[in-house]
This record gives sequence, structure tokens and C-alpha cells, in this order.
Amino acid sequence: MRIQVEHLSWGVPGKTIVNGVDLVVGDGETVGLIGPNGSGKSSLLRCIAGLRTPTGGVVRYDGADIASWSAREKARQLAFVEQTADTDSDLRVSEVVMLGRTAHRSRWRGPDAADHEVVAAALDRLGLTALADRPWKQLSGGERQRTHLARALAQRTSALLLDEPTNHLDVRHQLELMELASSTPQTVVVALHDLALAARYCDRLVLMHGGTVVADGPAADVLTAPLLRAVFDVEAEIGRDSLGHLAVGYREPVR
Ligand SMILES: Nc1ncnc2c1ncn2[C@@H]1O[C@H](COP(=O)(O)OP(=O)(O)OP(=O)(O)O)[C@@H](O)[C@H]1O
Repeated sequence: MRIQVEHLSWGVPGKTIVNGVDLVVGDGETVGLIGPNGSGKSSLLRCIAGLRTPTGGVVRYDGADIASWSAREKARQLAFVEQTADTDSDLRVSEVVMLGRTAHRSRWRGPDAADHEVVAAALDRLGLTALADRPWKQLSGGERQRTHLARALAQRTSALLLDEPTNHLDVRHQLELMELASSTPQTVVVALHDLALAARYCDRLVLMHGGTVVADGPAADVLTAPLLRAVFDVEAEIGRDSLGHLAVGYREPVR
């Protein structure tokens, strides 16, 4: 699934929040969206997910304008895990994940064996099998986040949009989640604050600032000291760790 964002703008009265963004994400590619707080990453993701109506431009999936899709069609084509994803509190973990199957069956039919198989596989993929029967409201923040990812996987879509999917996760689960995002055949757009994690697992990084894309390319081209200074207002040193991964160190802020 190829995602094409053309001259996309979105805002609220008096404020342009996403400003003329062009972005192409190739089939199966994992693209990391980075940028400071308020730079427009979540707003752009919500437009790409079809949850916001752009004030200008268009979002295409394999050439089709997402504006022409019903909610059900969107749920069959793309899965979106938002930063503050929440769920009705009385559900059990497996029932939350089963919500991902809703768009795949008729309104009149309950989950069948195939749906249960997909849910079991998604729970297993996120290491949640032992929590399947636990009430959602008892879960920790990281367990909830993994449950929402399992729900998104259970949608079995060609595109996966993730907004800060690692913010509640411990190191082990961060690595596993990013490994999943980079190895899945799905087309992935993921907003991240951890630049080293983004560099390690994404095929390409897109750096946003003030609602626009200011750099788009391989991590080594985007994570440069001058660009990080201009966009994040930090003095960064970019190097390689002993495993060969890009490492980013920061000097103390000088005011
Ligand atoms: N519905 C809205 N009404 C008014 N302002 C909004 C609305 N949605 C977003 N904004 C503003 O738009 C800007 C971009 O927000 P957005 O959430 O897209 O940024 P972000 O890059 O995802 O930030 P963060 O890293 O903090 O999650 C922010 O200044 C935010 O306050």
C-alpha cells in the first residue's frame, strides 16, 4: 500500500497547523515522523488516517483519495493507534483486540473461529496472551498501549499509523515494538520522540517543524547537528554506538 500525501494542509480558524506537506511512503516502507512538540506530527497522522478533513490537498492510498472512503473502508485499509488511545473500561483485553475485527464482519454476525485466531495471533505477537482475560481497566499504561497495538494488528490492514507507540513501554518492549514496525510487510508511519530509536528502525525519517516538512531522507541525512539545532534548539553530537547504530548525545542547554 503506497501512501501519498499531496500539498496537505489542515488547521483551525486563525491557525494553520499542517502547512503544505508532501510525503510519499512506499509499499512496505517504515517512515518515522519526528519533530518538536507542537510541530504537527499528530495532526498530520490524523489527516493521513482520514480523521481530519484537510483544508487543502489530498491523501491517497494506492491512488485512491481517502476522502472517498466510508469509515468501514478506512478500517479495512488502515489501522491507527493514537497517542491517548482509550477504550470502554468494562471490556477484557481480548475483547478490546476483537474490536479490530469489527470492519471485517457483517453487523449481524458475531466473531467466528477465524476472528478468534487473528485475535490470538495478535495477542501472542504483543506478548499479551497471559493477560487476555484481564479487565482493561486493570492494565498498566504499557500493557494498554500494547493492547491497542494488538487491536491494530488484528485489523489486518495494509497500512499502520502509530502516534508515539513507545511512550509507555519499557526498553525491551520498545525494541520489540519497533522491530515489529520495521519488519511487518505493512506500510508504517510512526511518530517518535526517541531519535535514536527512530534512526535504528525506520527506513526514512521525516522531520517536521511548524507544520511543514523540513527534511526527509535516511536517518544519517536528517539527524545532523545543524538541523537538530535549527529545529529542536539543542546542541547535539551525532555518532555511532559500538553496535554501529546512530547515537545522539546532547550538550547542556545554554541560555
Ligand atoms: N483541534 C485543535 N485546536 C487548536 N489547536 C490545535 C488543535 N489540534 C492541534 N492543535 C495545535 O496544533 C499544534 C500541533 O499539534 P500536534 O498535536 O499535531 O503536534 P505534535 O507534533 O504531535 O506534538 P507532540 O510532540 O507534543 O505530540 C499544537 O500547537 C497544538 O496545540
